[in-house]
Amino acid sequence: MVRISNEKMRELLRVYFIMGSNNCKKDPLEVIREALEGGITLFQFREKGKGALTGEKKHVFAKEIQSICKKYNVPFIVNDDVDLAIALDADGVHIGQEDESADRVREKIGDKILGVSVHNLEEARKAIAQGADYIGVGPVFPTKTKEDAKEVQGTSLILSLRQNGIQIPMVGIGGINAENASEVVKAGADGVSVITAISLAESPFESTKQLVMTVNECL
Ligand SMILES: Cc1ncsc1CCOP(=O)(O)O
Ligand SMILES: C=C1C=NC(C)=NC1=N
Ligand SMILES: [Mg+2]
Repeated sequence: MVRISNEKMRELLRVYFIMGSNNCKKDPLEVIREALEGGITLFQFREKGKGALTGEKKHVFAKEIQSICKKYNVPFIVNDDVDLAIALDADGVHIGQEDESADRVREKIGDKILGVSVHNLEEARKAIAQGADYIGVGPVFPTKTKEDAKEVQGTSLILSLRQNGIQIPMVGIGGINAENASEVVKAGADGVSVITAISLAESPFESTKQLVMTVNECL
């Protein structure tokens, strides 16, 4: 296996759905099926916060989602839990600044996809130096989903990272929906990552389709 190319990574980041069992009201597997039908390009299993599954239940749930993603040929990324990602032979891992360092994680996961959350130019440079394949930048807009989210930055950080020569594949995150997604892409992101815009939508299928159309119109 080799490391994913920048071009392929940018394609995967177009509409990046992130979800855990506690982010939705409907049956999580039904929500994920609708999101896949609607055309999400990448999925991240992020089981954390109030009421999140743990241990064997979390492992079994992740495995179920991974097999559904496989049917749609959508790569399956695990947030935070590197051991789970390796145990499931997931397609990659996403880590934040407070998780294990990116270079340690890169050693453990070989050529799998590695995403890193960054909040400034220094963190972006470090993530690149330590072998990240993409960076997650945000929160772009206010969000209720992550209680300890850093301050809202709008699209200014995306703009300034690009202006400072940061070329790595980049996805915006935080309060993104079909109404504001084009702003994020026009600022220089390769795509958008969302939780509630899909997970709590009346129709996750319709909401995903809207996002896909909006993002594709900007590229
Ligand atoms: C995980 C994460 N990191 C920054 S904001 C956020 C939550 C995004 O959730 P939503 O798309 O519901 O605002
Ligand atoms: C915090 C995060 C930032 N960015 C992405 C893509 N995923 C996350 N879990
Ligand atoms: Mg984390």
